[in-house]
Amino acid sequence: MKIAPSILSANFANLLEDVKKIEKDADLLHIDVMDGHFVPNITIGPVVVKSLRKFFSLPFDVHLMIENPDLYIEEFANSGADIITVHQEACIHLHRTIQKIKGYGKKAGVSLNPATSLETLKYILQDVDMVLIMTVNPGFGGQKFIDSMLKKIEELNKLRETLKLDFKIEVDGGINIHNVKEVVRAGADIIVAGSAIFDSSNPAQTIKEFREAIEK
Ligand SMILES: O=C(CO)[C@@H](O)[C@H](O)COP(=O)(O)O
Ligand SMILES: [Fe+2]
Repeated sequence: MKIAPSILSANFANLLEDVKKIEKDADLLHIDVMDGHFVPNITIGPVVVKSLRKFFSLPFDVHLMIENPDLYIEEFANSGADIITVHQEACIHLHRTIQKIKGYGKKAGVSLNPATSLETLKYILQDVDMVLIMTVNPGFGGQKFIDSMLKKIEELNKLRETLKLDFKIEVDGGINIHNVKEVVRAGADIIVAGSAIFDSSNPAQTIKEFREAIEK
């Protein structure tokens, strides 16, 4: 089980210091890229990813919440991303987009908004390294976990077993030390947490508490 703090809830004016706080305890760094079109918010682009890459060696998990992701995959790949995840809802030629990410030697993920069915991934599951289940509507940190998504995670986990596939299941949105155990029990391998970690007084300690809550 891996923990990926989301820098969306970090202080963007103090990003370097905020990431240093979690560097040793995090497994991945989750970077939310938003374009103001696919989601009603604008965050960061490849320039920031490249700048962070100079200071940190932990894997960068780049979550693209943008329209036309194909246009930017090369730039994000060259900026130091390790995993690039696109939204199913943003890709007209999803298979081609996934192959493009892999073509740069990166791990390829696909994400689903809460209202999008697992059925939409039926013909792509064998090609992806990761499926990212959104448990809030993407765009903002600090939203409430949508409980009905637990069933979706369970179903995806079962599907993975049935099909004998080995993609990872990442879950993102509204996760905290109180609900993380349920999310892991449902089948999550990677937990994204933004506000629960960066809004806490001691982000590194909060990651440890996440791990304790899961093991309990
Ligand atoms: O992709 C997103 C939001 O669209 C996430 O990665 C958020 O950054 C998670 O924040 P919390 O819900 O954990 O505060
Ligand atoms: Fe995210």
